Amino acid sequence: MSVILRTNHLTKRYGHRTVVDNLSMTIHEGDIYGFIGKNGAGKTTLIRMITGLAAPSDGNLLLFGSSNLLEGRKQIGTVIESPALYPGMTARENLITQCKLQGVTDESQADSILTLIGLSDTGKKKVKDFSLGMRQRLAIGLSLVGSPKLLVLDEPINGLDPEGIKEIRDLILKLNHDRNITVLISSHILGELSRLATRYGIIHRGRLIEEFTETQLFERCHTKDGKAEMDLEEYFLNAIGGK
Ligand SMILES: Nc1ncnc2c1ncn2[C@@H]1O[C@H](COP(=O)(O)OP(=O)(O)OP(=O)(O)O)[C@@H](O)[C@H]1O
Repeated sequence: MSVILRTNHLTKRYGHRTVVDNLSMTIHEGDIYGFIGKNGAGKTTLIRMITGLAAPSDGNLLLFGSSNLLEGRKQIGTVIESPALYPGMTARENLITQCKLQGVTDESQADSILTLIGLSDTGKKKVKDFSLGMRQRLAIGLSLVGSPKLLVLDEPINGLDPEGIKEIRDLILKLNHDRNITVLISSHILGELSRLATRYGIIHRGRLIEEFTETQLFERCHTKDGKAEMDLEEYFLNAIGGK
């Protein structure tokens, strides 16, 4: 299985403060990598370094096995914090604008993405009248322009109601299963994350303290006869020492 992302001793300091500390992580093709940490643990800072929004103070990263990050980042779709949507435009107009911005001349891509994200029936409705869940699906849709191989989602389900969360979950699973898109997702909502992720990384005070697969998580959280003893939330709290 090929390696999509590898960080080597990646470090970010702001002044004297180290907010990402010597962090080495690996994401393989096909993973849905759940990135877990408390507020301020360094998740967004790591994601910003991966996507080129922040420069590392030390260490480096490889994308798709290469140190040519300019090329690699063309194959990454990103949704970080509040997505930048044009509120006065329809979903389709937003997608067409994104195609133009990225130099994608085949506008049929906009229509196929619209169908994929379940917004093809929104017609003339403007984004300002969308629910939060619809906006979030559109934000993911915009990140799909250019057919990325890696999707980086920072807290994509924050503030969504259960229906909105389910729609995002179904979309992520569809993108991963049907389009073979690898996903890095950070979320505080661990119950939800555990329904999606195939691998996990726990970051605490800027350090990656554990990486494990869903199978390992299952084994660690269940007795030999399959009885559940812990969920991801409890596992996470134990891993960071309940702090
Ligand atoms: N530009 C900056 N200048 C100084 N400190 C920063 C900057 N960006 C982030 N930090 C600090 O780095 C630490 C890690 O922040 P980061 O946003 O990466 O955490 P996080 O794990 O994403 O948290 P949250 O879940 O709250 O978003 C925080 O203490 C934050 O205050």
